Amino acid sequence: MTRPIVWTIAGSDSGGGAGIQADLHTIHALGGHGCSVISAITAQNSVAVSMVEPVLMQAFSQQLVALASDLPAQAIKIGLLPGGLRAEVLARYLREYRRQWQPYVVYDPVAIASTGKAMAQESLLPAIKQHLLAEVDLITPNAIELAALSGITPDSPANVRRGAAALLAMGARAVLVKGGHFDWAPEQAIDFYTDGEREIWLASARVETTHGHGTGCTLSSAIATAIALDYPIEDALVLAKAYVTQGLKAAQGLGAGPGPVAHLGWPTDLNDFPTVVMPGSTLAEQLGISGPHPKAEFAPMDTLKLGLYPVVTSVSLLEQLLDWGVRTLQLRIKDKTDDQVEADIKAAVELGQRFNARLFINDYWRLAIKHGAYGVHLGQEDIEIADLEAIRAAGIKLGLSTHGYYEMLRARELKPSYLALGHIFPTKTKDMPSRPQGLERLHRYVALMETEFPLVAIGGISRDRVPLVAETGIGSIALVTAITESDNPEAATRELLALVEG
Ligand SMILES: Cc1ncc(COP(=O)(O)OP(=O)(O)O)c(N)n1
Ligand SMILES: Cc1ncsc1CCOP(=O)(O)O
Ligand SMILES: [Mg+2]
Repeated sequence: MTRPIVWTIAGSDSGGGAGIQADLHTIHALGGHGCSVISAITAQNSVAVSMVEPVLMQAFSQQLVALASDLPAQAIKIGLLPGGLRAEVLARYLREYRRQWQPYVVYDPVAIASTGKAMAQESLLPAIKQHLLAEVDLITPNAIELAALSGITPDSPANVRRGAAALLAMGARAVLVKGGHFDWAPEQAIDFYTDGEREIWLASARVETTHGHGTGCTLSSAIATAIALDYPIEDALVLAKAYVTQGLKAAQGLGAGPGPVAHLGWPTDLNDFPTVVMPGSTLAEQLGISGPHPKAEFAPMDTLKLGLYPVVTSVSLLEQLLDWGVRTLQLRIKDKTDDQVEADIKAAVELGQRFNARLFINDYWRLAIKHGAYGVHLGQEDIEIADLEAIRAAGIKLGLSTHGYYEMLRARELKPSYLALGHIFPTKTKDMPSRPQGLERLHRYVALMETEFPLVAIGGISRDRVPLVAETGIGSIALVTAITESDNPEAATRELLALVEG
């Protein structure tokens, strides 16, 4: 894949830890090509900012014009703008770009340096509200910036929500409030995202270091780069937070003051990824997040490698598959009433028991409980509506569908029996709302989670793709048409069994 283009429109940090310099390190480390539009030159080191000099308006505009004509960006990160005039001019350019090539725009509203020095003129604040907010997709204020913009001090979770809502009311499309500085959560770095429809709270244990120069710049340019790489926003948020956490853990002092966040490449350690706050934890209670939740972990699987995993619509095919040696399978009947499917589910459960197989029932969790099924497979939307505690209390195993980093981390909090990752390739079997993940992402997911849960890859996995998928190290491959549309389902199944489990 060629590197997607990401612009950073920000100030130069002569100390190399923040601003344009941090942004370009981040964009490159995560696989983007960084282009820069310098808004101001700062003279600073690790101890103090001694000067902020806006670049000439013409130089500012000409950088934008030069890039737009040849290197249009998939995503744009905006950092320090030294005053209102440049914010207004930039808003005009962005309006044009949004018409022409729709870049995703992240704005980190830098106004005060971590040393306490004001970085921008007073004219910036009204220009942000009047002109810039309408042109950005995501604004990422810290506590101080949120208070300055919204007039609400985020001194409690409720006020974090209120401050973010105030920015949405001013025209922001989405807000990420960064909790590096929340007094009410001293042990955690908590971020809050909302687009007005959904709320996401992400928590990481605070890294004990004085070397955190450039964290805000790094976070926002990591989000922009992940978006440019075609990750959805919720995945971009968790990836960016993991990138910053890994960088904080490795940060070193270089001058006499706080050193820069380290830039180490794609995050691969699960310990660096944030927790998605879900109902049931102490933190969730503190944040005012409530709702039903499983009281403990689901029954674990007997192995991390579930092998070949056919997903079928008929009990007769289930029986044949069991005869041919398959031991992990699923009955997936769609769009019928409980009455219409009950007999099939009962028969499938009995067959699974007779063959001592791992037989999962898709969707119909009430009937699965009623008939003592081995396992249930549920999708993301079911997490909100199914009685997960009833499934767990019945001792039934739970498999959950996921479609990327965020959903994997969210599902992890529910401690299911396995995680399915999909869809890997385009599939005709089901209309998918998300895009295919591809093998590179699958590799990354497996490396991240393979010791935590059994993992299952699904979606568009034809016979010929099985060896490529197996090479990622995934322990199970689920498929439909590779068997059901084969001329000889028995031969296909036996060959697939040998390829996946042999
Ligand atoms: C093994 C496996 N993985 C994913 C799915 C998809 O489940 P879900 O998201 O609930 O979608 P439907 O199958 O209900 O359309 C699955 N069934 N099995
Ligand atoms: C049920 C389901 N969930 C995600 S992809 C998919 C269908 C997989 O079918 P196929 O193996 O024919 O692509
Ligand atoms: Mg389902």
